[in-house]
Amino acid sequence: MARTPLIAGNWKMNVDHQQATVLVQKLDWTLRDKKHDFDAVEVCVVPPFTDLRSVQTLIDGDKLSLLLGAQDLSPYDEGAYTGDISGVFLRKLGVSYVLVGHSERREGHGETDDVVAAKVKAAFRNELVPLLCVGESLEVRQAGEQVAHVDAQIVAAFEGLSAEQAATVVVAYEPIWAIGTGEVATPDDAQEVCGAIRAKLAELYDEATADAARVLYGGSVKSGNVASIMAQPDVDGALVGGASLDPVEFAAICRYQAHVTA
Ligand SMILES: O=C[C@H](O)COP(=O)(O)O
Repeated sequence: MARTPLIAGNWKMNVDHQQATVLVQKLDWTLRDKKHDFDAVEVCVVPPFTDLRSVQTLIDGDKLSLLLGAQDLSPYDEGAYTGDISGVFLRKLGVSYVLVGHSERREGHGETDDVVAAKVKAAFRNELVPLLCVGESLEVRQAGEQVAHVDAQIVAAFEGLSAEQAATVVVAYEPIWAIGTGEVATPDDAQEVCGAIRAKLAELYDEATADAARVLYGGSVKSGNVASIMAQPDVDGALVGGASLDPVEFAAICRYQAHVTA
């Protein structure tokens, strides 16, 4: 089955709401200037919560083809959860994708597999597509346990999901040792684990579900390495951190096919 590639830019805790409008406009101009086909390669920006309203206003007002993502959501929909952000609110703001289980949340905020699974369910309750992040530490990789580690994260996060839901989840394989380090996984490394994720989904559900689900790679993706990673059969896109803060560089990543055909 043909899976539509997705390039998502996770701004992390960078860019305030005023800078966000400039960044989004520059990104849109650059992509439009290159006649980017947004149906052929989806482009999503994932700003901090405080920027979502200004970015959504631009996307709606100027009819931009960019998709909007959020960096996290609460496992709960409403109530006494100080500091949490409800999926209900995100949906109302025009958010389509929501990151769940990013390693910076798992490691820095103690998010367990159970919390991640609850957040995946909260996303579905609110018609948001979970962009589920999985990936191993350097120690796990050095022990050669990366596939077993990621498989366990997949099993935990997909617990209780129907095949229909599972087919729409976007999984981002992000080896922790490659995030923000400039240490990019080789295309073979990315393919090994992305392929294993698809195989695990086939085992948990069926081939059609596994075939439909999109699997991204993340970790020091740049315009210079994206084409070789995207050429892997089980890689359907990229989750980009640092490089998404530069609109020209991020647009070049989104235009990875230009590198392939160049
Ligand atoms: O969410 C994005 C990833 O953590 C990758 O970040 P990076 O491209 O800065 O390595």
